[in-house]
Amino acid sequence: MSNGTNRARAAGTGEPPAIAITGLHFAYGEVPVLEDVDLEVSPGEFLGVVGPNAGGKSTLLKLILGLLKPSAGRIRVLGEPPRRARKRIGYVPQYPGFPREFPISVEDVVLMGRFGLGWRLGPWTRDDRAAAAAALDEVEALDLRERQIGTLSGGQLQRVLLARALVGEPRLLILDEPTANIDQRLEGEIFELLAQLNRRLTIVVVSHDIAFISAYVSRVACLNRTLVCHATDSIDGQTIQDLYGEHVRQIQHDHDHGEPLALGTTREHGPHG
Ligand SMILES: Nc1ncnc2c1ncn2[C@@H]1O[C@H](COP(=O)(O)OP(=O)(O)OP(=O)(O)O)[C@@H](O)[C@H]1O
Repeated sequence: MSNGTNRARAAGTGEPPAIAITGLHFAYGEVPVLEDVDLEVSPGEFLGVVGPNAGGKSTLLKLILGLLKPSAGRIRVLGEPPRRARKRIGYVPQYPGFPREFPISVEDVVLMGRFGLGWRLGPWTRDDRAAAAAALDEVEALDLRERQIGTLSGGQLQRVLLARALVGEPRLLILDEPTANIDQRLEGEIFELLAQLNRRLTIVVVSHDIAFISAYVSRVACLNRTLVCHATDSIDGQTIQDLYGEHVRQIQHDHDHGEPLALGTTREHGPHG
């Protein structure tokens, strides 16, 4: 089902927006990071957030997750204040928050995602383990279930972190640079997976690679302290130049995804640049 169809279906049900942000300002102490940000994400949408280093992307995600509080403005997630919506959000952080050498299995890491469902006591139940297996299966990583986390490749680890985000049965999936440390072929595989998940989930993904994500997402939000949204087919060289400045060389990317957009930034992470 296309994003457009997803949105049309949601519009008919009277569902609240997945994310509704108005007049958002945020500063770390005296340093302003976000100014006057407005954003509405419809249920079923697949939104890409791009922008230069330090543009405020991770900060915006933390505000949506309720980990930070706005200096001004309003955020609603799935119709509720962010902290109350958190159980229904799956989050894949930019850097995994545990040491890779820690001796735990893939299944244990995925099961951590069940903590988000509420307070619990005692060992994992059969339902928990079945949910972990289903999440690993969905990201095509069930065969890794008993592996130690430290033995995984970067691409395998990303799939496992995605499974951890899915095991809590979220309605909204938020990913912060899920493919920053993996090569372009694996990046394509992860985004194909996200496109499949988008059939049932709203997705917001932060990326540096505007050309790459434009082949997958339905809309691109460009964030550099303030935020401007673009339909993917309206992004051109000027848009990219405006966002990233002069350090950008435009390159042609070919995707098998059937969509024509093809301008890329090259100042960012390695495999593409
Ligand atoms: N905890 C913090 N305390 C103070 N300043 C912070 C903190 N976290 C981030 N910043 C600053 O806020 C600004 C925005 O950071 P943020 O991580 O949101 O940007 P980003 O767009 O995600 O960057 P990148 O693309 O490099 O990951 C940066 O100048 C950063 O140094």
